[in-house]
Amino acid sequence: ETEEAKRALIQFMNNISPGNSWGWNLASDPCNTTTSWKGVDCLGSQSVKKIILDQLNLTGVFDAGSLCLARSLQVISLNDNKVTGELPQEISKCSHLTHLYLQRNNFSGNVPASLPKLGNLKRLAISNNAFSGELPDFSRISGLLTFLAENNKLSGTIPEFKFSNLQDFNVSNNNFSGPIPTVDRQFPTTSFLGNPGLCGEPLSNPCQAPPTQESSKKKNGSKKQYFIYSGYAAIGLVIILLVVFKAIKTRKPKETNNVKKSDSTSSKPSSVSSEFKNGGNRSEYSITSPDHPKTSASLIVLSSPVVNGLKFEDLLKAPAELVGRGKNGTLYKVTLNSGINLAVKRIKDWELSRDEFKNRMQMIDQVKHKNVLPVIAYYCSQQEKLLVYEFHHNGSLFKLLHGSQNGEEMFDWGSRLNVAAITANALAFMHWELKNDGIAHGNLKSSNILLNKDLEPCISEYGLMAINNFPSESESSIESNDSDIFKSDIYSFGLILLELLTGKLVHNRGSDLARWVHSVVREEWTAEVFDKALISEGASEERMVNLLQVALKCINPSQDERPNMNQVAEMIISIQEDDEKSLINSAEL
Ligand SMILES: Nc1ncnc2c1ncn2[C@@H]1O[C@H](COP(=O)(O)OP(=O)(O)OP(=O)(O)O)[C@@H](O)[C@H]1O
Repeated sequence: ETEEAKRALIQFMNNISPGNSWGWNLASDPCNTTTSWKGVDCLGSQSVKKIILDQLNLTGVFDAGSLCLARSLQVISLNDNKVTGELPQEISKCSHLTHLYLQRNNFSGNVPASLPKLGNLKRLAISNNAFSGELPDFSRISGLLTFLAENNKLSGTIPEFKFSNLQDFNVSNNNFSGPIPTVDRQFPTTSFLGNPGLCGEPLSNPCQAPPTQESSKKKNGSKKQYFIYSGYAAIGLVIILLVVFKAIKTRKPKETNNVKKSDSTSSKPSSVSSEFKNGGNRSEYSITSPDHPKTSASLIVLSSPVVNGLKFEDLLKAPAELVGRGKNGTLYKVTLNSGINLAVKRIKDWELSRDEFKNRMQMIDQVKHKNVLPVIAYYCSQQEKLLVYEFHHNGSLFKLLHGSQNGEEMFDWGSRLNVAAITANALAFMHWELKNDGIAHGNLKSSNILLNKDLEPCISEYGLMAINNFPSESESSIESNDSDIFKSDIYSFGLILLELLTGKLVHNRGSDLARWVHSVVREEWTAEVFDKALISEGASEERMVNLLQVALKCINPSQDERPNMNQVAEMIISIQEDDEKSLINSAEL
């Protein structure tokens, strides 16, 4: 960081935490990885990106003027402190801010009118404070996903928001009044309760409009109109169905020559295994069920520089090669005309409605990390769910660890540690971003970590497992109810660390490997667990033991005892730093 920004940040800390600077000082740099600036993260860059100072008993005031001199700041979280005073207008100078969490503090005064200038804001949470007065108009922040302001003293009407994008919204227990805005997206009653002056849906007290002659006529006639309109709608629907059906029929003779037994003629998802048929190197697929013309759906292409304007027909025409059949579906390598290879995953038995699936895909698409493979496109009909990714040619972590027994690829300790650190960091980012949406990876394993030629990992298939499809952990897991899907990811990540350290395969959701490692460690033969290749390479036993300890924390049978992904990433990065330091020292000797 620049000296000016450092000074300003220290000033911010002095104001918010009188008497304790939490290691923020001019003598060190907040972006130096060995630094002790509490809660500061530069995400590998030279400027401060994140400041997380939750639960530190901070009692001072929020000096936004100083804070926002750290121009790159994206995330600030001060949840669960005792910060007092107002949130200053200068907050709008933090122009890169995407997340602002101030929940459970003693803030008071107005929510600054300048706040909606933060056009990049995605999550704003100010609940459980004493904010008062009217809220400004937030509709210009089109990307706002979260607005939580419950348990304050806010008043006036609920202002404009871009409601169609909001995922979480709560203004309960304030003094809002007037009608609840009509929103495209429904929020539960609990988002509005506790505001005696509010009225309208979804609350049970309707807004009192002065009854006009017309409206009372309307009331009487509404039942009649309902039947008339539904009659029109039914006739319209029949006409549309007939037209679509005719169109399909005229196309059908050509198709039936090619497709011997199309999946879509059956309504049972289990019988659709030949959807991408590899007959003559040509994939065949039918998107419309003749029985249910309404169920036709289209391929939704998300923003992707890889396949601009990809169409479903392009996928149909392209040669497809079966790559693997997993528990949750089948993966095909599809080669487009342009020569680009795509990975198309057909998901099996995912009991999620089309809308739920679409929502989930959109939420995941909002969050990008360079080490997480984005979904390029998806397709969802009643029978089918397909996901399209870029094809990675360099295989997976699974292949690298267990693929070539004669050790053609040298997967040394430094590379393994690097894979662990990058994967942990990427997963911590995803967990952080998708925590409120409750979307964890759900199926983390070494075959879902793809590698590029520099052995940089890329997590694939994030969030593709529905919650009710989630596999139960090892039998030793002590919680069966109320299982936290994020903590299940931590368990899976722990298994990946064990795989990296031992070079052994994970069977049976890892319970065998976990049991074996525990028994060896108990007998104090810890060195026996490590991959022979690592021992003969001369990797530091101390740091391998440290990484093993992180793995054991992750696979703790009690979910509550497991660290969160951020803590895991921090532990691994500190092991990596020790490793690098010792490399530098040995090079100097
Ligand atoms: N985008 C991709 N590019 C290249 N290979 C991939 C890609 N995605 C997955 N793979 C590889 O394809 C194979 C099959 O993947 P798939 O995800 O279907 O199976 P799985 O991970 O074993 O099972 P599951 O159904 O539980 O996810 C794996 O070896 C995986 O590493």
